[in-house]
Amino acid sequence: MNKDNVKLAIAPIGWTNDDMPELGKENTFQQTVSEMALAGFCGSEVGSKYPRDPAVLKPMLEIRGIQICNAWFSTFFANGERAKTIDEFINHMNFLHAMGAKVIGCSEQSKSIQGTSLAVFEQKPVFTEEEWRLTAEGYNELAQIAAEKGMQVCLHHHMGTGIQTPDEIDRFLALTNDDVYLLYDTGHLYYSENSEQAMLAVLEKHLPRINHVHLKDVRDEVVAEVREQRLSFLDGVKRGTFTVPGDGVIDFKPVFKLLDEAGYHGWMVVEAEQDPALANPFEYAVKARKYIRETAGI
Ligand SMILES: O=C1C[C@@H](O)[C@H](O)[C@@H](O)C1=O
Ligand SMILES: [Co+2]
Repeated sequence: MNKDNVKLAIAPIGWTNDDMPELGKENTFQQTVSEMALAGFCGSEVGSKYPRDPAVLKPMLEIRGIQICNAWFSTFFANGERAKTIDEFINHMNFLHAMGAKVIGCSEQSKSIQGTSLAVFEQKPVFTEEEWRLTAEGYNELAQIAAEKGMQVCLHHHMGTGIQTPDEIDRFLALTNDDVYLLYDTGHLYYSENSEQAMLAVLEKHLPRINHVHLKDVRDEVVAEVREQRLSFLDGVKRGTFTVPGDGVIDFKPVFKLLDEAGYHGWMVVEAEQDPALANPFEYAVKARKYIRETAGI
């Protein structure tokens, strides 16, 4: 890949899992960002242990050569919570802007079951026509607000949400304006469809609308258990659904090739939530960095 176009980050979720903060509660903010830098990454998303004051956070990252590229934001448009979502979005955007980030990765969390004990495959929400309309209108508005700051909004398709499958991604992108982007997460698409082909087809189809990438690998045998035993998303994570690129079932070479050929400019973020007691986050960060150097040439 062209290293002038692409920067590599890693998400703190491998050190402390904000969806289940008991996983990795012993790992401090300073250890996390120091290990990211030591493993060879120059960017990070924002975790719950990060100081929220840019004046405090910036120097602590700069000294380690780490930039903030994004932070998760939950939207609730389909539930009708437009005003509250927009209010909170503006605070979140201002923080990211002060940190120098260019994208804001959002997830439509109305009716989401990702944080519940419900079976992730059987009980995911399906949006009604009205819920789709509210969601699309909301994201069009977020994109306009972000543009005033020179920033872009992207939607993180996610297991257990109303925007999970390739059809749902197609529908979201068809209903929204071209300045609403997609956060492409390899792990969530592979998991949803149990297919590398389907995962790649979404990438190929929507390349011009993709402005942020999460590199997440999957352990097939754990996904099979989740399916057969009707497990929740979080139970799957605890059993090891996800791992770093190069350690699971996904071949990332075609992912890198498609992005490179399309002239993708932006961040690729290694994101592999697993139990840090079982998968040492520093060791796995080093493993991911080595795999990317060998397969993407960056
Ligand atoms: O981008 C992400 C953020 C996490 O909180 C989420 O649950 C994870 O799976 C993910 O892809
Ligand atoms: Co992700």
